[in-house]
Amino acid sequence: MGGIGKKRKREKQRPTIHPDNKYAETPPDFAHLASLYPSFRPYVNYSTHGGAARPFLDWTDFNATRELTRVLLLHNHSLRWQIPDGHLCPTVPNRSNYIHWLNDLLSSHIIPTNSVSSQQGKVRGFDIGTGANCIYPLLGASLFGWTFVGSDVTDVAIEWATRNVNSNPHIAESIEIRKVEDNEKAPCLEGFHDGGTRIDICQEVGPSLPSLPLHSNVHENKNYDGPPILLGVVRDDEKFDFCMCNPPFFESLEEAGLNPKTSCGGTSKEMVCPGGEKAFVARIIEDSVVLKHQFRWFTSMVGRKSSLKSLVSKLWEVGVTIVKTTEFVQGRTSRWGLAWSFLPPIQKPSISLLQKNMSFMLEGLPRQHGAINVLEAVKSYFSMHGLSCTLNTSAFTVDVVASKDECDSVLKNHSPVINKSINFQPTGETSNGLRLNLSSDRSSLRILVFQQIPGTLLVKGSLQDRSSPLSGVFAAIFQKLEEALRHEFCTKSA
Ligand SMILES: C[S@@+](CC[C@H](N)C(=O)[O-])C[C@H]1O[C@@H](n2cnc3c(N)ncnc32)[C@H](O)[C@@H]1O
Repeated sequence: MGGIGKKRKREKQRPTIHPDNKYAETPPDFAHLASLYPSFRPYVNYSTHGGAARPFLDWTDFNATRELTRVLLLHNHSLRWQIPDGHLCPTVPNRSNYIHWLNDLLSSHIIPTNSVSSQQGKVRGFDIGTGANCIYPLLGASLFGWTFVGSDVTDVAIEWATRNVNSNPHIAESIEIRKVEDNEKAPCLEGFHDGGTRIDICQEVGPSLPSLPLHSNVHENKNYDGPPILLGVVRDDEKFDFCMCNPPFFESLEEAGLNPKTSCGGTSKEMVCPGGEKAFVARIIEDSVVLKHQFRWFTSMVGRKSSLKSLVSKLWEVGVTIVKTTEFVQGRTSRWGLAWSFLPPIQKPSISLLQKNMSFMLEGLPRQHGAINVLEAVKSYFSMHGLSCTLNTSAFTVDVVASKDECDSVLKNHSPVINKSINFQPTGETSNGLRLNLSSDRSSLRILVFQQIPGTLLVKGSLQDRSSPLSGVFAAIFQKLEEALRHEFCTKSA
C-alpha cells in the first residue's frame, strides 16, 4: 500500500505542462470546440459512464487527431493549417511546451543577448526538419513574434510547409522555408576513432571541421550519414538566436512501429534516420562546433533518456560552456529538451563583487554519491587547477586558498574533468576556523556540502571576507565548480 501511495505521489510530482502553456490550466474542451466547428463534430464521442456525458476522441483515428490540431491552431492561435494524409500530426500542447521552454532560455540572460545580432531586434530561430506541419515556426511566430528559417529534405514537407506559411499572411513574412538537398552528403567529420582506427565518414565539403576528442564516445554509436543538417544549410552570413529540432527518433520503421493507442501519423522520412535520434543530434552537436559563433543556443528534442545521457557527455567533450536539459511530459510520454551554447555565461558583476555566500543544489543523485564524494570532487577540482585546498571530513568542508591570479587562470581554463582518485598534498590544517597559509595576496573560500534529503545535496560557498582579493571572481569560480559537479554527478547519474 505504502509503495503504491508513494508511487502515486511521485507521479503527481512529475513535471507536466509548461505553466505558460495555454493548456496548462484547462485542457482542450472537445464539446465546446465541437459546438463551434462543425467539421470537428463527427470526431467527438460521448461516454455516459458515471452519469454525466463526457466527450472523448478516438485517438487511433488519424483524421480525428488531425482535425483536433487544426481547430486548436485556429481557435487558440488564429492559425490556418493543414497536412496531407498520413503525415506526422503534431499535438499542439506538446509542441507549445518546447516553444515556451525556448522562450525561457532566451529571456534567462544566462548568455549575452547581443553577441549574435538578431534581425531588426527580432528573435530569429532555425527549425531543423520543420515537416509538412511547420508547427514550430507557426507557433513561435504567433506566440512570440519570432522569425524563422524552417528546413526540410522532402519535397512534400517543403510544399506543405510553404502552403501552411502562406495560409497565414499575418506571419508569412516571418518564416522562410528552406530545402535541404537530399542528394548531398553531410560534410565530413574527421577524427573519430573506432578501436584505434581513424574513420573518415564521408568526403569533406564546405568549411573544414575541427577534430573532436579522441575519446569521444561516438564510436559506440552509429554515425549519421544523411543529408546536411546545419552545416551546408546555414549560410556564412546568417546569425540565429537558436536552433530547434524534433529529430527523426527511430533507427528503423520497425522500431518506430505503430502505437495502437494513438494515431499521429508519420511517414518513414519523418520518423526514421540511420542511427536514430542519437546519430542525428550527435551530428547537430558536431555542426554546432563549427557554427558556434552563429547561434546563441543550439537545442533539440530527445526521445530517450539514454540518448540524452550520451549526448550530454558528448557536449562536454566538444567544449560547450553551458548545457541545459528539461523534461516534457504529456500523458505517459516523456521527451527531453537539450540546449547548449558555446558563449561565455554572463558573470553578473553585481553579484560577484558583493556576494559573499552562494549556493546551489545537486538533485537526483544516486545513493552511492554522498556528501563525501562531492567534497572529494570539489577538492580534486581545485587541486587539479593547482590551488591549495584542504578537506575536512568531519566539518564537511573544503577550504581553498588562492590568489586573484590563480583564480583568473582557473577561469581561463576549460573545466577539467574531475578525477576523484587524484592525490593531493594539503598545505594547512583547518578545523572550524581557518588556519591556512595566507600571504597578503592570497585569500580563502570555503565550500560546504550538506545532505538535504537522500539524493539532494546543498553546496554552499563562502568567502572569508567581502574585501578579499577573490571577491571579484568568486561568483564565476563558484559557477564553474557548479558546472563541473553537475557534469560529474548529475549527467552521469541521469
Ligand atoms: C519528426 S519530424 C518533425 C516534424 C516537425 N518539426 C514536428 O515537430 O512535427 C522530422 C523531420 O525532419 C526532416 N529531416 C530529416 N532529415 C533532415 C535533414 N537533414 N535536414 C532537415 N530536415 C530533415 C524529416 O523530413 C521530417 O520532416
